[in-house]
Amino acid sequence: MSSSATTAGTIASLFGDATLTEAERAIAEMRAGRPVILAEGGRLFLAASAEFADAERLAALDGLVGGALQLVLTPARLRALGRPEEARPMALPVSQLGSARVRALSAQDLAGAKGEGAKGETLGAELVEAHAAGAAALHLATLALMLPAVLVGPLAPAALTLPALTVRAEAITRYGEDRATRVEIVSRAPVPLLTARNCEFVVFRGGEGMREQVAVVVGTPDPARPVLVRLHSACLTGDLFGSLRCDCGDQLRTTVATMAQAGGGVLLYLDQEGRGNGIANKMRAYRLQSDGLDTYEADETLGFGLDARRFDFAAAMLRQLGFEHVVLMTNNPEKIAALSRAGLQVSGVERLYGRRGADNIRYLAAKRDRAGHFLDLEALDHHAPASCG
Ligand SMILES: Nc1nc2c(ncn2[C@@H]2O[C@H](COP(=O)(O)OP(=O)(O)OP(=O)(O)O)[C@@H](O)[C@H]2O)c(=O)[nH]1
Ligand SMILES: [Zn+2]
Repeated sequence: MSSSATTAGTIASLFGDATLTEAERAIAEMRAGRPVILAEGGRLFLAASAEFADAERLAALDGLVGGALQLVLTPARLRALGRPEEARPMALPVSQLGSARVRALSAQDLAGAKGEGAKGETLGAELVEAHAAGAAALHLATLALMLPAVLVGPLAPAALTLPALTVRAEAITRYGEDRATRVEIVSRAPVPLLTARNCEFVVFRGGEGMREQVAVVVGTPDPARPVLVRLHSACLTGDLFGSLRCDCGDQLRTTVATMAQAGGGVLLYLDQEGRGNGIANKMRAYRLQSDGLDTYEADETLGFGLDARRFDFAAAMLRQLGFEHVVLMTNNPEKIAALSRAGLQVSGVERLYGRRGADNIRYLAAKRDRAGHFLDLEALDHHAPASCG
């Protein structure tokens, strides 16, 4: 085809929405450890994940900014560091910190037993207002599944020729909303399971981070009636290895068996490891839990909020499969609310219990007490499956 035939329309069909493209490229850059240029309020800022902050990189970044290079932290992280009064992201001048402190303050170096280095860390410098792009840079880091701790500074004029991607802060802030419900089916096939021979795996691509999300259609659910549905966030440790720290493996297996017995259901296996924070951050949180924190305290100590997950793309998956009317298998009130907000009809909820034991009792109690999960811990003893978790 000649170049004259290339219209704006054909280009758009190849590159899609410019705002999404910008954000997705920036997520990939941040994940790879490369700094990006954030445009905010008519100004340009250099931003990088603090996870890569060794002395050499800090010096290199410092040479490219035309003002103070800052370590920007979330209110949750600042609370863990003894500054509960901050409601917005705040910053520390890197020039007063050095790489070891940057690593400690950004929660990469969590000292061993009892959480030293997590709580009671002294800041080592005065907190200052974060640069205008600070909040967007933090959001970008979490979209990239990195720790929520970033290095930000105004771009020096001489650094304009850097081989860095430029992205509008607004593209990052809007990304979740823009991407949320854009999912499409890429492949599907029957996969017989031990407890449910008649299953079809339907793979979707899209949503936040353009990940692959799997719907397992168990049996032959009837879209004309309320269909049993489970939104299951991935838990590598629990689902696959039978970790005793949580109840996920039991919940997953009970779901499939229950749906098979009921004649049909739809299990959405969602790529949301670590409540959306990623497996690396979940292991950081587990390390803190070994040192005595509960599941939410650990996430907050790392700088995260209570729960990063969104479920609107799950509603879009169900719709594409033709299911609008569901009975949800969950103890999590937010999953029910999210599907209802997305316009699905949730006409019933079935509680889903896994085993309770010494290793997960604190986790379950924290979900009940901090996130309002419907968990009757006494009842768990009666409902827990007898084998493999
Ligand atoms: N960040 C973080 N994630 C965790 C921790 N422990 C378990 N998870 C994750 O928590 C999520 C649990 O997912 P689900 O079982 O679908 O959801 P739920 O919110 O417990 O709700 P229901 O099981 O539906 O009642 C998974 O993504 C796990 O990987 C932890 O200590 N920190
Ligand atoms: Zn789990």
